[in-house]
Amino acid sequence: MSESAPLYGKPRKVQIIPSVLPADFGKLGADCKKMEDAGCDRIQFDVMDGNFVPNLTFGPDTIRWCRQYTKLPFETQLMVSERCTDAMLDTFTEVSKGPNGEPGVVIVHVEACTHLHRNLTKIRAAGGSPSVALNPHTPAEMIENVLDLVDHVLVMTVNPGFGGQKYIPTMTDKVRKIRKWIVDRNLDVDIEVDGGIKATKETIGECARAGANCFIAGSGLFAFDDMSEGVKKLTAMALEGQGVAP
Ligand SMILES: O=C(CO)[C@@H](O)[C@H](O)COP(=O)(O)O
Repeated sequence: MSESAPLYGKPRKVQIIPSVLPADFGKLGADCKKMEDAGCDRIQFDVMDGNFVPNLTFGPDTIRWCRQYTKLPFETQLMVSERCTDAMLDTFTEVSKGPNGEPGVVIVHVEACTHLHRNLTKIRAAGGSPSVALNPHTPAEMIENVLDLVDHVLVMTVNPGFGGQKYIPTMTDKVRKIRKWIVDRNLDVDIEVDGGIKATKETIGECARAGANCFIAGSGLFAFDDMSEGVKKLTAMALEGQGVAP
């Protein structure tokens, strides 16, 4: 396999973000504290409604209750129908805020937003940090015209709904394409990847080389008995992918 192209533009800060999917939902608060102690950068709450994806997780109150257990920033990924996205955007923006009201990351799916531009503007106006996610089949071009409205783009590297799936390697080129747009337009936007991210060259390494700098890991992080070890390994592989000496 030919070596992939090196990172385009300057490397952005590597961030390791655990997904709560593999956590023990019976003691989610304690697990949030564990993620903080392990040195994670923020926590991703995977909100699923059994409609947009074939799984059902939790609503805004679960996120609200977790706030008292950790000072880490929150990131809420809305894998929910368009109706739920529109009806609950302000609520999820509120519960995703930091301990002192700092903006939390709120991720809407382009596939669930007829009025994507309006929803992203609404998140910012409500004090959130807007982000947009694309499912694997969705072309990058679907979000090209809102890059100036977001702080992050989330490229799903599995089909959303479940943890423990295999990374889809064709997503690496989608990351590379979005990264070129961001650099060429001099935008301050992170690229996140989510799904099948492990401490391997083939997943986090290739994604970092293509331009991702925020890595959502569920099973790939919870597999470590010592989560801080997992954070270190994932970070080291990402820096290697960026071509940055650890
Ligand atoms: O968001 C989803 C699926 O919807 C998952 O990708 C989890 O967020 C991460 O799971 P792993 O693939 O890391 O186990």
